[in-house]
Amino acid sequence: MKKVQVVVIGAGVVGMSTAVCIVESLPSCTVTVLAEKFSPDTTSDVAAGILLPKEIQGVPLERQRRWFKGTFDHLLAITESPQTSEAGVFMSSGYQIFKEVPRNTKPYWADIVFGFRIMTDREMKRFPNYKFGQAITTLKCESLRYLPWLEKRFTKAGGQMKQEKVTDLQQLAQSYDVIVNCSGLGSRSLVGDEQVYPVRGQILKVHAPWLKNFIRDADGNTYIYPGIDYVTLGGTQQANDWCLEVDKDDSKGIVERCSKLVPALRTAQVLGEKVGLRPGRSKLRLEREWLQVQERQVPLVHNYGHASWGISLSWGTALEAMDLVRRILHEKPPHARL
Ligand SMILES: Cc1cc2nc3c(=O)[nH]c(=O)nc-3n(C[C@H](O)[C@H](O)[C@H](O)COP(=O)(O)OP(=O)(O)OC[C@H]3O[C@@H](n4cnc5c(N)ncnc54)[C@H](O)[C@@H]3O)c2cc1C
Ligand SMILES: O=C([O-])CC(=O)C(=O)O
Repeated sequence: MKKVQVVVIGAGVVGMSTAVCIVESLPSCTVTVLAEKFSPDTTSDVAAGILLPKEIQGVPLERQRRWFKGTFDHLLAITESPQTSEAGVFMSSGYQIFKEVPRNTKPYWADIVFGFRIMTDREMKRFPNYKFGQAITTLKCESLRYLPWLEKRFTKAGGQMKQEKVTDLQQLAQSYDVIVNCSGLGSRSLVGDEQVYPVRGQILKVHAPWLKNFIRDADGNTYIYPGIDYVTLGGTQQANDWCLEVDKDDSKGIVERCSKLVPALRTAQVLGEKVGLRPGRSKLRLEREWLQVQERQVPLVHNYGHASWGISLSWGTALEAMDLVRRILHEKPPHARL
């Protein structure tokens, strides 16, 4: 039987996760990933990779829980397998600290991570400028290892990858039956979605192998994440800033803020500086529509706009996107090119 030709646009963590879910779960499909950039050149490669999402307003909590739990469980299974080192996924414990007591002290993901608890007064004494804190054991997924690992898993399952910038979906629809859009910030021009905007983030990689626990200021502007080869220090959240150059003042500010939390970081050797543009959107877009291409209705599934939580929600949203494709296949045989 003729296979259904599916194309996934984008090879960041969202595109590669979605492509793997489709190729492994829907044997009637042939899957191609088309992307302008692959690892190590995507935004996903810049991410610290901590699994610590924030509530997205306007999206039902049950759906957000599914996205996060789907990702957590998938990555947790990797840590329990021999693949953990190659995939760059491991457990990470630390603190999220707040300058003011938040309205909701127990986030929706509190029972999905391990050992969530409110920090004790004694622990809080280490952070005199903060009023409240959460102790958390979660996962960290380093894209510089994880994306090549996903690419390998994808091609092993029969998937194909091609480097190409897509500019015209109508033209793409001539060659494919189903289009899955995981182009992140690229969706702004690709599908004309002006709700997607860049949120610039800069980080430093430093040598501090003695540091084992993460610390995150809940405002998202200061974080310290120990990793496999380096410690990530961040960050910045500059909305509508398209600049991919490293800004020396941003780096200075990051070191300043992080060394207020851990003074020894002031003299830590800097191994690198990176900038990424997060695909900001008030709500991430995960839905399908039909593209009218002459006489045909071509199914188009969108999975983009993950903002600061693309790693945290990657597998859960990929599973839902795969399910949308599955349903499309049941409703209409796309190879009939209706
Ligand atoms: C400094 C920083 C730290 C972060 N830390 C974390 C963290 O700790 N935890 C977390 O969960 N998240 C974190 N994030 C957020 C995370 O990086 C993003 O949410 C995630 O990378 C989005 O993934 P994506 O696949 O949608 O986009 P991207 O990684 O940007 O991938 C988009 C893909 O689409 C392709 N593309 C775009 N347009 C086109 C086109 N027209 N044609 C062909 N291909 C196209 C691109 O080339 C690329 O392959 C961080 C982000 C930054 C910047
Ligand atoms: O906020 C964090 O802890 C890391 C992150 O997701 C980002 O910088 O986007």
